[in-house]
Amino acid sequence: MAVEFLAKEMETAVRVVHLASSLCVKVQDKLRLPSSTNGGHVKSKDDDSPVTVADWGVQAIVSWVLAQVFGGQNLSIVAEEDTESLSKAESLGLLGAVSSAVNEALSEASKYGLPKSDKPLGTADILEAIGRCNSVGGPKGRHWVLDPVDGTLGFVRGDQYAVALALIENGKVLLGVLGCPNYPVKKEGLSNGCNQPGAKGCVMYAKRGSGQAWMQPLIPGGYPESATLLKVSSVDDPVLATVCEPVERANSNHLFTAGLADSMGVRKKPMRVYSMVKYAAIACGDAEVFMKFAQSSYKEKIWDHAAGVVIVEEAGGVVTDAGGRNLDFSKGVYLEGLDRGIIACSGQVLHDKLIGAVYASWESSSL
Ligand SMILES: Nc1ncnc2c1ncn2[C@@H]1O[C@H](COP(=O)(O)OS(=O)(=O)O)[C@@H](OP(=O)(O)O)[C@H]1O
Ligand SMILES: [Mg+2]
Ligand SMILES: [Mg+2]
Ligand SMILES: [Mg+2]
Repeated sequence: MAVEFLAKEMETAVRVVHLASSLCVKVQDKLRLPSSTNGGHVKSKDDDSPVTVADWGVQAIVSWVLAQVFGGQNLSIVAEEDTESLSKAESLGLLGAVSSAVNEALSEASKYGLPKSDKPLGTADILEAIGRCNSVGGPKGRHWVLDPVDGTLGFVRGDQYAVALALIENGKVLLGVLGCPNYPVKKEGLSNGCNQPGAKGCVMYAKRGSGQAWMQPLIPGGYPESATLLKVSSVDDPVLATVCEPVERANSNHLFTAGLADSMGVRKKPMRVYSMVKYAAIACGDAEVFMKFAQSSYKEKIWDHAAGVVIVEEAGGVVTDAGGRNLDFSKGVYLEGLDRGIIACSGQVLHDKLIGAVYASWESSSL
């Protein structure tokens, strides 16, 4: 019997995102405790953006599991975090917290059908696993792409965030998995005895060319047995469309996107959501448009988009830059050549209208 293309990669990626999401849920719960006990969990990076035990912990656990399953030799992982601040002498307490979170999660790995460690990982193993993710990707070969916690600001604020893992081969995104632990799961998405009211948390995934995107509920302490097909919204009238965009003004020009939305005929207020959960909202039909127009000096990174793009496209949506071109994942860490911004729509009709609005607004602004 022929083995399905990428079956092992897909299965491992989905399972490890479930496990990583469980780590995030525990760390986010701890962040809610009084500051005296959680002070060590949030740090500031050089660009003032936050990084937490969960960001490092997820990167360590995904890297460790991928190395166990696929071998560490030729494994290329492009990921957001590094070990620089974590390896400093004064970070011993922080490294200890990362190590505890990773070992606590790994002790449950077999419940997710993943390899577990014979003994707890030491801090050297953890640093090695995080540090291994230093690939810069590129046009040739296979590269795993990981954003361990996307929307760290949302994460520390107790709000939306995502664990995002994708596989790129020869510059094309072959598969994507998004863990969205705080995303509310609709009734029809609930199965496996997980249909309590108000249940939240899911994992979405898709394989390039399959024409299908899937969603599973996150269930505490294990792996769900079934998945539900995702489909983008069929709404193509801008009056009925919901636009989502980044929460932070620093990350996207809210004034500009409001102008675009207005000129294409959108009437509803924008839905502002942290992280790649915006792609998830498009893929499952909760919103019709996602726009992100960062400052022109900012270069978008591949780990902030790869998983979301393939999931939206396989669920029936369209994702391009503001010039209508596909995003280019072949140039290394950055989405080089990106034309102004990112646009994801549930269908071609809305997408054409939005591209038209961008064109018109650019024309008039340069008059
Ligand atoms: N200046 C600037 N401009 C644009 N984008 C930036 C900028 N700085 C950071 N980032 C990246 O934005 C990621 C979060 O994007 P979001 O769309 O979730 O934005 S927001 O948090 O809702 O405002 C965020 O991802 P994480 O670091 O994984 O949280 C960053 O990669
Ligand atoms: Mg990110
Ligand atoms: Mg991140
Ligand atoms: Mg970050």
